[in-house]
Amino acid sequence: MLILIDQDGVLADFERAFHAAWQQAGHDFPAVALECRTSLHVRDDYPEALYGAVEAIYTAPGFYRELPPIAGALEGVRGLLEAGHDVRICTAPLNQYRNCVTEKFEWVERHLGADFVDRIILTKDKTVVHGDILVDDNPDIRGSRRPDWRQVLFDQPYNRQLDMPRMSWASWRETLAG
Ligand SMILES: O=c1ccn([C@@H]2O[C@H](COP(=O)(O)O)[C@@H](O)[C@H]2O)c(=O)[nH]1
Ligand SMILES: [Mg+2]
Repeated sequence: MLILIDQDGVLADFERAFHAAWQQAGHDFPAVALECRTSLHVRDDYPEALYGAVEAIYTAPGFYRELPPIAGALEGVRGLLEAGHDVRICTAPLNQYRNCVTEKFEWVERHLGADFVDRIILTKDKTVVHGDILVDDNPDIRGSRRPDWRQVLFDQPYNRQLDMPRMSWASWRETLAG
């Protein structure tokens, strides 16, 4: 199978890094606990007056480069390749792309190796990308086409209210390799 894997929230731990950076910045408004997050976009869980401060964290140089891998993600990706699947990273850049784009590539090179950079598909419209499965934490992927992949939702606190086929890296074999 051709398996498309989202980067942030599936491979790279955007949530944990944002939480740590927000605490480090010493804002009066406390960091929203990871288990209490309700929305894909972190800014939606903070007061509107703090949008700028939220965005300043994830647009800062080094934020994307230094994201920690999600537990089990790197082993899971290698396992999918070993099982004979064609794995591509299918990721959307921020519109404030200046640090994000380069650093997404750096992240892949650092954690999955230089050869894996060939497997990056950077797009704002995942519906135009061909694949059998898309693993993504976003439960509402929009685009210009009817996609030919089926989505498996990557389990995150902010998408738990939805009844959709889902996986975590602890259960990828049962969900994807069968
Ligand atoms: O709160 C957020 C904001 C962004 N991301 C990740 O950034 C890029 C771009 O997202 P857009 O929705 O196209 O602005 C994408 O990789 C998101 O996963 C995020 O994870 N959380
Ligand atoms: Mg994501």
